[in-house]
Amino acid sequence: MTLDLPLVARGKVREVYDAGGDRLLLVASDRISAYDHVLPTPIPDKGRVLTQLSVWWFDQLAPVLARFGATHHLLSATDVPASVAGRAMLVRRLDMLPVECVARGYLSGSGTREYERTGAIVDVVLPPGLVEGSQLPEPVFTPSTKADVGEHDEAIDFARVVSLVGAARAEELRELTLALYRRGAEIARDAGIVLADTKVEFGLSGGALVLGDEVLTPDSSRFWPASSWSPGAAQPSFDKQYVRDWLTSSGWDRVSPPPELPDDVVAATRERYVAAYEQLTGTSFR
Ligand SMILES: CCOC(=O)Cn1cc(-c2ncnc(N)c2C#N)cn1
Repeated sequence: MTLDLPLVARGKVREVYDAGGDRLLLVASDRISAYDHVLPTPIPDKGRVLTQLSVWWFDQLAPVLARFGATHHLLSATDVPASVAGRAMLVRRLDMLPVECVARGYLSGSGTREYERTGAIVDVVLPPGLVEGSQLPEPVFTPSTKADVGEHDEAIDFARVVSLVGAARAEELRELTLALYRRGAEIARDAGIVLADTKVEFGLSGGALVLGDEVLTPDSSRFWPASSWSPGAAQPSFDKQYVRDWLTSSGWDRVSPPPELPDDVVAATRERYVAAYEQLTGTSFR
């Protein structure tokens, strides 16, 4: 699929195009990444499901944004080219802030390793006795800087956020990110999903704070099935566990190009994305 729009940015699983008139087109592909590799086999409808989920979250979170005098960048998810119908968002072009705003309600992944070394995640000190998968006493703000394509984001402390955006804006980013996470986690929990953590991005438009990017999707967040939550080991991913388990069983070395996924793993993974959408929104994915 080629859009006759100028490409602004290409990520592992998404592209950003210039839609003209201070608008951008965010296009979600059906690509899936695992173990830091983009897999060769697409997951049918993944782009559409995650786009429609973002659209739903923007609506659910609008009241939280309003409490902070903020808005979001979504203009339309229907006024998009037919070739990307359902998996593209027309958004306002923002002056993006150079901070990946991460909120964590649970300890996992790189956070756990750092906690085990230092008792903290960067400058956020945590209580003793936590293990992989533990719920934190309170959600915490653990920002990072945007890495170049293919690189890992670098975790930064709050002082660095202040140096990047100023003290007042830094405080606003922390409080708003935590408020969005709390509301998302509450809605997800009612749907049987643990929202372990999430990454949101903000920009400015006319000096006002605007929520950008995708929001609270399984690509920007860790979704765990609440029914299997059990601190003390890596938690199963709501959406990627079939892929991870098959890749591990395939003997793939995680360095060479990843193998194609078998049809049954593709189908089961597609069903997990649809299930996440239907459980969260309470509506059927079409
Ligand atoms: C290919 C993946 O890269 C990204 O999505 C990161 N990115 C965000 C922008 C952006 N720039 C201005 N205004 C916006 N509303 C947005 C948004 N969202 C560009 N790249």
